[in-house]
This record gives sequence, structure tokens and C-alpha cells, in this order.
Amino acid sequence: MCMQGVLSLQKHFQAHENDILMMTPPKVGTTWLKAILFAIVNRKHHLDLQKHPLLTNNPHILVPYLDLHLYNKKEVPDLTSCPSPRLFSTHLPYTLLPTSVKNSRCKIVYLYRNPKDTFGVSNFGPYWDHILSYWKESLEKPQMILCLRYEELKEQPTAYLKRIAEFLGYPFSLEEETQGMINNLSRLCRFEYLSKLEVNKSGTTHNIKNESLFRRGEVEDWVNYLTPQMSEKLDDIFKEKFHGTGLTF
Ligand SMILES: Nc1ncnc2c1ncn2[C@@H]1O[C@H](COP(=O)(O)OS(=O)(=O)O)[C@@H](OP(=O)(O)O)[C@H]1O
Repeated sequence: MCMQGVLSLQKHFQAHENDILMMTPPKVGTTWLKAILFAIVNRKHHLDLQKHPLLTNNPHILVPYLDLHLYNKKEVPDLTSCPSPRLFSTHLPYTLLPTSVKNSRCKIVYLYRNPKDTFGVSNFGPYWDHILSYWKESLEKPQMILCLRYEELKEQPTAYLKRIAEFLGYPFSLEEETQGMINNLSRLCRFEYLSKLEVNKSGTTHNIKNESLFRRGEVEDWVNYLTPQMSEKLDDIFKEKFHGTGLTF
């Protein structure tokens, strides 16, 4: 984690009441959630899905990271001209968020995933502390923080799109529902669709190859990488860390 960027963010970022923030540990489906939130919030501006910005822009361009990429520079970014509602993303744990976010009424969507499918070195602290920091806050402030699990989203994308839209204060109307809008947006954001677009197969975003953001997008792909012993050891650690919290994977 770049502490300079984090400190600068904490000092300068002023949350707006209608900001929408999405928080994720790395590799849990950030790219997917960015696509979903952008599609939900901006749907009235992009009714023609053949011309949707997701067809020509990687989701990380449409929903910028707050911390590293904006605040790492010497100058503090000017966010005043960002269209409203502002959509931002960060990998920071709750404890490191700017006070202006914690004190505001802006909505936070948090996504997590079976740790065995994200197994790797993270710059954002231990995985369990990250999840627990948001999980605990979401229990206290359910109207402000919505915690979602990648596996649930994958199983019922349309139902979750509807739920996310309601949580954000952008519910789908009956008319939109009957016209198949939720299904259409859900399909637009699917791994199978986004990963085949030229914009996501080539090029880089923030020095990361776009194609690496779309690896396999499957639940329990860890079985192809971890031995049963490794898996059991991790299960034991997670049982201990999440004991009594109600969190399961
Ligand atoms: N649309 C969509 N639907 C479902 N899953 C998706 C989607 N887009 C990306 N992915 C999968 O998300 C994993 C990458 O995680 P992140 O996007 O959080 O990576 S990053 O932190 O932004 O680098 C990575 O998971 P794995 O393939 O299991 O490694 C991606 O394949």
C-alpha cells in the first residue's frame, strides 16, 4: 500500500452525501462490481446497450480508484467536475478510510470472496481483518454498507443487481423490470461477455494488463491450485479468524 497516497486521501478527500463507494480486497471481483455499479447508476443515460460505455472502456476507467492512482501524485486531484453521483473504488480497509467518508451518509458496497480463490500477497493488510472491518460496520449501519459475496453474486446475478440498485437508491421500476432491463444489464456485466470484448482482451489499465483482470471468473477454481492439505490448513485459519461472526464461505 502506498502510505503517502493513503495519507493524502485521508487529508483531502471530501465525501459527498450522494457518493457511491465500492470497497474490495484485491482479486475478489472488483472489475465486475465496477461494471455493475456503473451500469446500474448510469442506466438512464445509456439505454442503447449497443453503444454502452462498457463496450469500449475497461470498468476500471469508468469507476476510478480513489487512493493509489489519484492521490499518489504530488497534486491532489480535482474531483469537483466528476458527474454526480460520484462513483469511486478503493481496496483500503474500513479503518483507513477518510473520516469524511465514515461521517457521511454515502453508500458503500463491499465485495468479498472465498479467500482460497484470491490467495496471494495483498498490499492492504490481512484478508480477514479487511473483511471483518466492513462486516462489523455493516451490521451497525446496514443502510450505509452492503456486504456482498462473489459466490452469491455469481449464482444469482439478476437478483443481486436488483438488490444493489435498491440499496443505492436507484431501484428498477416495474416498467424497467418487465422490459427486461435487469436481465440485460446483468448479461452486459457477465464474465463471458466482458472478457470477450476487444477493450478487455488487449491494452493495460493502471499498468495492469486488461486480460489479467479476466482470468477464469469461476467459483472454487482453487481446487486446481491448492492441495487438500493446504486447503484444510486455510480452512482452519479462517474458522478461527471468523469464529462467531456469522461469516461463512
Ligand atoms: N464480469 C465478471 N464476472 C465474474 N468474475 C469476474 C468478472 N470480471 C472479472 N472477474 C474475476 O474477478 C477476479 C479479478 O478480481 P478483481 O477484479 O478484484 O482484480 S483487481 O483487484 O481489480 O486486480 C478474477 O477472478 P479469477 O479468474 O478467479 O482469478 C476475474 O476473472
